[in-house]
Amino acid sequence: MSETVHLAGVAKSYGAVRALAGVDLTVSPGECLGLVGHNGAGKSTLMGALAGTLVPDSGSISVGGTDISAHYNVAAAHQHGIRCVFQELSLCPNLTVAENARIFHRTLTGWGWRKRASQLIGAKLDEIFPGHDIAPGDIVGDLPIGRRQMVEIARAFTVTDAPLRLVILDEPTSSLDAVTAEQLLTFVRRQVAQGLSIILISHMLGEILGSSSRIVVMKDGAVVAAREAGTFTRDSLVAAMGTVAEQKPAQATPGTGFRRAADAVVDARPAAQLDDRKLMAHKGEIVGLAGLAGHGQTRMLLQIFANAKKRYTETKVAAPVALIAGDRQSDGIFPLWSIAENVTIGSLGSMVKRALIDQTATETMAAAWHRKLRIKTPDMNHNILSLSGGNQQKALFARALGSNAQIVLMDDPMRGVDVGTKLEVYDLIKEEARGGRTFLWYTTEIDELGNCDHVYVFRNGQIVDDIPRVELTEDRVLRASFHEVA
Ligand SMILES: Nc1ncnc2c1ncn2[C@@H]1O[C@H](COP(=O)(O)OP(=O)(O)OP(=O)(O)O)[C@@H](O)[C@H]1O
Repeated sequence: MSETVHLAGVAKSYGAVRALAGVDLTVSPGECLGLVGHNGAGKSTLMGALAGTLVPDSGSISVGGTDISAHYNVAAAHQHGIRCVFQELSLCPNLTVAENARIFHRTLTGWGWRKRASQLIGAKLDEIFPGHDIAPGDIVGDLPIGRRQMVEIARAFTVTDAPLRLVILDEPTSSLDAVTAEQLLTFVRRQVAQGLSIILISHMLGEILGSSSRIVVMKDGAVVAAREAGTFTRDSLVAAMGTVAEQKPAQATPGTGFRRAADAVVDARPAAQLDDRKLMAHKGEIVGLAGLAGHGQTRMLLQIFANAKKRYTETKVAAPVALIAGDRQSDGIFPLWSIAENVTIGSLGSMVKRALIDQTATETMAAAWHRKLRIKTPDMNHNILSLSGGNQQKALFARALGSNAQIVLMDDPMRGVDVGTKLEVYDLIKEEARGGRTFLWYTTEIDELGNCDHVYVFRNGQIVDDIPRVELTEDRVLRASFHEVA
């Protein structure tokens, strides 16, 4: 079978950072290529070269055997049927879903374009995510991140004049709940069976092993393994990635036993709650917020955040709070600032010396977190956008954990973080909880709930189940998410 796309000797450096060290990659028709590697391994950079969003220092690209490297850019990629769904979404927030589809297809012009764009994107959303509740007229900026990710994915698969050969999905399920993620992976498998090529980048190794035909492993800007997917196990994949941490069984901090409201540091009732259920968290507890994406978990965290330090509200929040945003693009990072500034901004209050910010203290803090979370950068004074997606997320963790907050709210914070780092962060969270910090942790990854002492399942803005650690099972969480609990 002739190749769909072939990259040869692609190299890219950013100053002293060698992001790609001359990479070769071939994708064939009807192949789902799983691409894995630690944060900063070079996956997104390689995909940028393939999608025409960045110009490599050297190397070539050919499609169907023809070298098309000269003047290669996004428009050329589109014409050759190469599409990419990046980690940082590219939709225009002030436009509707249909208008965003229109921007993607320049030929959708003339009389009735809005109706045609609506039909195009609506039909694709129906095909990939049956039962979704996104309307073509919805303003993208009003949609929660999971829905925006669904729109971006659906748009990449829409076809008008140009062909569709290869779709690159960079962490496509990072903001999707388990059910929606499975809808996407089922669609991917169907498309591949019909001859489309897909490159799937994910830190969820189960997804990679379950959906890829072949797996390519990258490390430090180079391909270190490339084999049929069936020849890998989870362990051999982790070993090939060279990730440092070993998989340990989830172990929570000792539960607090009695969950009395009087001792709670957080005691909050969702605004939409119809019965008298409440979310409670005690000192040193890790409390999970679960359920399908967009069912009120983020709203709950924001309600708690907004009520911190207020004395006379129904929502009790008895200690300083920090929030780790899951939507780092719009709520998390300060894009014009350095990594060090992004990390230390939550702690500046404790670093003031004679009315000035103590430069040495901020540098020391930034350096400590650089080491502790192994943020992949030669210099913490570089701009935050120079970091890979997963490393930006680590910087947000550092900001919250380095602050004096005793209650840490985490809004699906592990988006794009690699397996090795995740396990280290889990340990860090547990260590901090043992030291008396309280964590409220919304996660779309059911496995992560195993780290929690107590889990609240949300549906339609309300708490529908309240599960102590000893009773926690995946089945119970899923049942509650679909309201099959008594
Ligand atoms: N614009 C940039 N300026 C400077 N360095 C950059 C830039 N973009 C990427 N890099 C560096 O290139 C390296 C590869 O980054 P890349 O985003 O390709 O990694 P990745 O494998 O996609 O990681 P992740 O899993 O975290 O998304 C990293 O060390 C990153 O810091």
